[in-house]
Amino acid sequence: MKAVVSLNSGSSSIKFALYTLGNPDSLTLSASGKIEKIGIAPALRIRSAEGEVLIDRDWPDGASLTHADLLEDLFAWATDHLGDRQVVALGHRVVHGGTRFAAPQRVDAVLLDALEALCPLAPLHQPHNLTAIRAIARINPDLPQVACFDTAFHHDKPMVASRLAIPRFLHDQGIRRYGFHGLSYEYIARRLGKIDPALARGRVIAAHLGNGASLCAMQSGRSIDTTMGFTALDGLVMGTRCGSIDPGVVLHLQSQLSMPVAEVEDLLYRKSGLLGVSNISSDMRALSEDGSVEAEEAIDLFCWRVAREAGGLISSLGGLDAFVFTAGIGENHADVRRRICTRLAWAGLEIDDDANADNALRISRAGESRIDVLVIPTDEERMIALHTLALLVALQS
Ligand SMILES: Nc1ncnc2c1ncn2[C@@H]1O[C@H](COP(=O)(O)OP(=O)(O)O)[C@@H](O)[C@H]1O
Ligand SMILES: CC(=O)OP(=O)(O)O
Ligand SMILES: [Mg+2]
Repeated sequence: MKAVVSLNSGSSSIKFALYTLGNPDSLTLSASGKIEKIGIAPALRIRSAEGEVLIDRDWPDGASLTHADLLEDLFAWATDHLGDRQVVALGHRVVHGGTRFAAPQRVDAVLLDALEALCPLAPLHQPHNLTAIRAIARINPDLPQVACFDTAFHHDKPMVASRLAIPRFLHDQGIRRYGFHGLSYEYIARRLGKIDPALARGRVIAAHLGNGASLCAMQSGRSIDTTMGFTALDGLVMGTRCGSIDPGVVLHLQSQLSMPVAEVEDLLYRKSGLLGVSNISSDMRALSEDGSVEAEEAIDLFCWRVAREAGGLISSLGGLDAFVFTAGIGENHADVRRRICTRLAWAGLEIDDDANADNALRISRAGESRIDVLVIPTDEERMIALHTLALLVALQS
């Protein structure tokens, strides 16, 4: 039996999924898992498609274990677990595809060099994405690997949503608004198309609220605007990222506070957002449980900024038909969803408190809310596997 593996390498985690290939080219989940807390005390958990825990392992003293070390362990497990399954391809989420890569690509040395050049534009993600590709190539050099880009879904959005108001020659050099979380939004667009085809053809805002967070305005399932821009630092308040900020602040940090560039990068990418405002944690659940004034201020700012940016996207769409919550916070945090919807009541969002508390698929008040509000769990891994398989089939035919 043939199998495809998806890898989604983040700054402190690696998510993965193993799918078996059926006929004609259908993908059935066999196992999925996550290595968390890389760099602190890594923990690996793998579950079967039925939810049975297959591996639950942690390394309390494993702060020095790298992504590559842990991938070797993961591969060793996979080799034992595969039985008669043969992995025919491995797909990766690669956060930045730049101007050139608007579709998944088979990995080779030339592609790796081009993607390496984009590392400064996604310092929390791109280096780890490429580390994973190289680690797998070392373990199994003959296995086809496919890079699936977070930027690709936004590639064809209108020029007005892509241009920054800076001199034209910089746009021509690639300094423009790209947008990210594209694999997640593509999955949501497909799911919504199955759940409610008429709604999917309309004007939809999808809110990917996780450790990284962004909004995407979709018209007929295509991205027409999004809150992230040149980098995944733009837009909403995130776990440790500041989101949109007056560029004058960056100039001030450098010129008046004499902060070196590396320190500014560290401040804006790793020490800001929920963590910076609360001075407690980057984790929304931890902030909700904390109850301090600082934690409350961070949560309030997060929700205010989601609502404020959503207002802008409603303008880009010329109205709104549906609002979809997804990712760690969007799928699970009823109070954050309630706060955001309350702030967007002017736009016609009214939610049912019981449905919201249950993380139900449809949380808007039936017959009363002008806008449908849904909670749809995202699945970037499945999207990666679908792209990987499609590219493989295309290359073979
Ligand atoms: N059950 C839950 N209830 C509330 N918040 C949650 C829950 N599960 C995860 N979260 C929040 O989701 C965020 C992580 O989102 P996730 O999409 O997993 O991030 P990543 O970008 O690392 O994949 C954290 O802020 C976490 O607190
Ligand atoms: C692009 C991005 O922010 O990704 P993540 O949510 O995985 O941090
Ligand atoms: Mg994420």
